[in-house]
Amino acid sequence: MSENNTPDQPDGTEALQSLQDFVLGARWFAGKGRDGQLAGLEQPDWIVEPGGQAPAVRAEYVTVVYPDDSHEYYQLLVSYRPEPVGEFLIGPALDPDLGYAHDAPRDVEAMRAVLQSVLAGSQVPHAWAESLPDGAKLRGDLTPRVFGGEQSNTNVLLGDVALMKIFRKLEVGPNLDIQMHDALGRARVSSAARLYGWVSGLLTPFSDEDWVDGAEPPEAQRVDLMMISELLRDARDGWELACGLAQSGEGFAGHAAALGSALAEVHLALADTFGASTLTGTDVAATMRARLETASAQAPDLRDRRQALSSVFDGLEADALRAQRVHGDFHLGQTLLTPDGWKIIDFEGEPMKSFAERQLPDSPLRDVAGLLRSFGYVTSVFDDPTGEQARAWLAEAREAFLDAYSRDAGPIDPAALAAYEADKAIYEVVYETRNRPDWVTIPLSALEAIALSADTTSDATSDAAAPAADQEN
Ligand SMILES: Nc1ncnc2c1ncn2[C@@H]1O[C@H](COP(=O)(O)OP(=O)(O)O)[C@@H](O)[C@H]1O
Ligand SMILES: O=P(O)(O)O[C@H]1O[C@H](CO)[C@@H](O[C@H]2O[C@H](CO)[C@@H](O)[C@H](O)[C@H]2O)[C@H](O)[C@H]1O
Repeated sequence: MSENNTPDQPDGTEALQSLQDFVLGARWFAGKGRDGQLAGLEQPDWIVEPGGQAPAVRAEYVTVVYPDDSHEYYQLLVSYRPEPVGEFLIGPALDPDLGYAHDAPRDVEAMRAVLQSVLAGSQVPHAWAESLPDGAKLRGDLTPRVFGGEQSNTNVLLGDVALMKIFRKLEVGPNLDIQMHDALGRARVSSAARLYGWVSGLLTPFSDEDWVDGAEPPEAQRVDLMMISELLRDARDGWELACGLAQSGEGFAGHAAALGSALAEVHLALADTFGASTLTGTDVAATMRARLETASAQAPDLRDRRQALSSVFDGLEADALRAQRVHGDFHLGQTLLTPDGWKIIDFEGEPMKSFAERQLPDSPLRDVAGLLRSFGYVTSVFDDPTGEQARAWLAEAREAFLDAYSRDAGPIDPAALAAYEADKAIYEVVYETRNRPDWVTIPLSALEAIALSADTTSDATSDAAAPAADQEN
């Protein structure tokens, strides 16, 4: 711990140990397997002051450092209660007067008090709610309920009105999910949820040496802590829906076409708001080859295919590519089918990319390829994923999606698309190796097919432009 954060009471070690165990073991902790250690804790002002009826709450920032000297910040939203509540207990508070620290998102009373404080605005020192719309249905008496599904942050449902996303891994600077939702809302894009507002705080950047030397700490920086958006009611997860349809032998072409139009709408609005530029094909190919090299070091299965895959990137070299802000990690799990049509969520980009990389303009083909890869993953649910049925399902979905997208957003260069599909599958091999080793055969078999057809591909919608169907995991 940095010096100023060392607790001055005898039981501080236990409190810090329980904090560390909580962070390193959390579903949202992104540094699994990297030997991270808690190295700093900043406890800013209260969101809900102690001494009231509701538990006191504050957003606390934890710094985790890794053996390679890199570090990450995580947000704990902590509620304090005099007695431990087993279900959401973190451990004893650093300050014994505060009793016990709890994971506030799961503490209904605490979250209601947080909501009221955020709505009141002025009650939140070093944090402020912005753009909460007049007349929004947000009310302080809504019942908060933590969302249990798969997620990298922590989402809390506010009645059946709104969703509060509590960002866990904090980045200095504007949060991309907030920024993109804000832009899409202003552009009146129908395929994204409305943003109601957000809360930001001030974080003092971690610097072990400065703190230990007693020097002035670095200047505090703004970090985005939470965002509140429209709750999309009766929404069905795109991944589950597509897998369910495939399992019962039903096609996905109609949905794929609607997703193509939704993505085109989002891309056009993002280009309008943030502008467009061009990338040199040679530079993009070089970046993809570098990613292939790094990935091959981490996932040995890729090594034998390196040369063939590298040649897929040749397809980029002749031309310049149009670049703009994109979703960055678009797959079926980032889509929800609602009674008002398809909605696209979670605009934070690939979790394994740095914040700086995720902000960079990229080709819209990044997202087009992302969804095509997702269709490929779906074919793993077929009994014979490389067989006729899977091939037909995939070809139909791909064609419908690409037709609808290019009708609204313009033509697609098949060679460039094939390169983006290969790049995405390479990313997936690393992602699956780290997170779900049993699934790694899905992107690996796709890469095998891409490598095999590298020299013959010319039609983006043909079976040859991508794997016929991805192999079952
Ligand atoms: N606006 C929304 N309305 C309803 N459900 C949503 C909304 N946004 C996200 N979800 C649900 O919450 C889950 C997690 O959302 P996501 O934005 O991916 O969060 P995270 O960044 O925590 O992974 C999604 O898979 C979806 O089921
Ligand atoms: O949703 P996240 O931003 O956490 O995205 C990561 O996890 C995804 C898996 O949940 C992963 O997606 C891969 O698996 C999906 C099926 O589960 C599939 O539809 C996607 O095409 C495939 O890439 C995503 O890559 C990763 O960044």
